[in-house]
Amino acid sequence: MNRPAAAPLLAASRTAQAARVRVPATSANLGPGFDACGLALGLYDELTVTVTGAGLSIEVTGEDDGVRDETHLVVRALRAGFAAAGITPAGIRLNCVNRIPHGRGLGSSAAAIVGGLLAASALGGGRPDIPEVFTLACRLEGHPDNVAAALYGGFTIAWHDSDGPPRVARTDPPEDLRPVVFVPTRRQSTAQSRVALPAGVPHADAAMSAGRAALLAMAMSGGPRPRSGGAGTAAVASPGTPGPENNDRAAAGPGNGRRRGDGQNGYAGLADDRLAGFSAGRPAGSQTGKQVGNQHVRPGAVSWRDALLAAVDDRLHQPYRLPSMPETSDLLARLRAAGLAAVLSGSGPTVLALAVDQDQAALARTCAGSDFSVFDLPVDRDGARVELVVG
Ligand SMILES: Nc1ncnc2c1ncn2[C@@H]1O[C@H](COP(=O)(O)OP(=O)(O)OP(=O)(O)O)[C@@H](O)[C@H]1O
Ligand SMILES: N[C@@H](CCO)C(=O)O
Repeated sequence: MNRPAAAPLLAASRTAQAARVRVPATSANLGPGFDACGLALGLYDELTVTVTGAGLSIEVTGEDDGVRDETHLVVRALRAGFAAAGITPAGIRLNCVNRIPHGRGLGSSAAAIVGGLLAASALGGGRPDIPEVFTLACRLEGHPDNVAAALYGGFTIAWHDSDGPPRVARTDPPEDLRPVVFVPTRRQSTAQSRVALPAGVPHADAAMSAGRAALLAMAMSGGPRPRSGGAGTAAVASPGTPGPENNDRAAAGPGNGRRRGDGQNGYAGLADDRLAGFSAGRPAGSQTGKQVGNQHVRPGAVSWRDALLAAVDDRLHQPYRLPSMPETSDLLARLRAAGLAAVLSGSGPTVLALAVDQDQAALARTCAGSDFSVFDLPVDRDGARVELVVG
């Protein structure tokens, strides 16, 4: 991206000296929602970006690829964000606490990009322009699924309207959902994993996957629901708003209780008078969603729990990718045989099991074998957060 010719210099002596960002891990696709669906998970990378007098310094704790120059992904995102804000910092000190494993299918690159852009946007002055961050992040990442979930939290579906900016619909998955991730030691980059995909798929496979993707969206919204519990509606975030315009808080029934994530990860301590906090996924004063219809669960009909197992089956990407990941493929087979909705997480090789309660999560863990590290990760419902540290 070209920097404006007369970009004002952001000096180290500005009142706002640093931005702190926390971004969740994400699992993309969830089976048939290829390049569209994403789920935010409670594992976080944290960045602190400080404007200095000159130069670039990078400190990394945790997952580290050893890059210490302008090619560092967070720095690339920062530069793009500063350019969009029309400013040039005199110098940058970047401190990264990386908890999301790299090249495993848990959205590390999306987290790095969203983190860098949010920090730049906050340091540029004022409230971060979230739709603009989303648009830039999609451009840098190349696809919108991880980025949408990282920015907005919860379960997201992202898309492009022909030439328009990317858009996102988000909802809160059922409270009982218990994601379990199985992370192998070996890496596989998204670029490598996309090479295995065919240019086209048979119409029957596309039709099957479209149906399952629709079922996935319904299941992750907690539907179908009995009339007494009300119906949920997905919220659509439009460009020009800092987050979803509507939220699915209409239903008071099971699975729709709310909690705020603040404080759950030790981050609440940052919220003192010297910090201004923004959360992309949870705009203040959000409106109640409009009901779009109720559905009775009659004998023979499926609940969201039953629907999930069928919903995660797809013929768009997993069948093409799994042959190059035999351990992952075997684990998926074991989990599915045990009745779990298990998928390749993003482009792999991590496996995500969407357990529908604690018992299923415990069952999932018994399937792991010795090739994987297993983590119970709650759904992140808040998305990325940025705090501006004032002098
Ligand atoms: N925090 C970070 N700091 C610097 N570079 C990062 C960071 N996170 C990711 N990267 C870069 O992104 C690469 C991984 O991106 P890739 O898209 O291949 O996998 P992923 O994002 O972990 O998985 P997926 O996109 O399938 O969910 C790393 O090898 C590294 O180059
Ligand atoms: N939708 C992407 C997610 C990984 O970044 C893919 O499957 O390639």
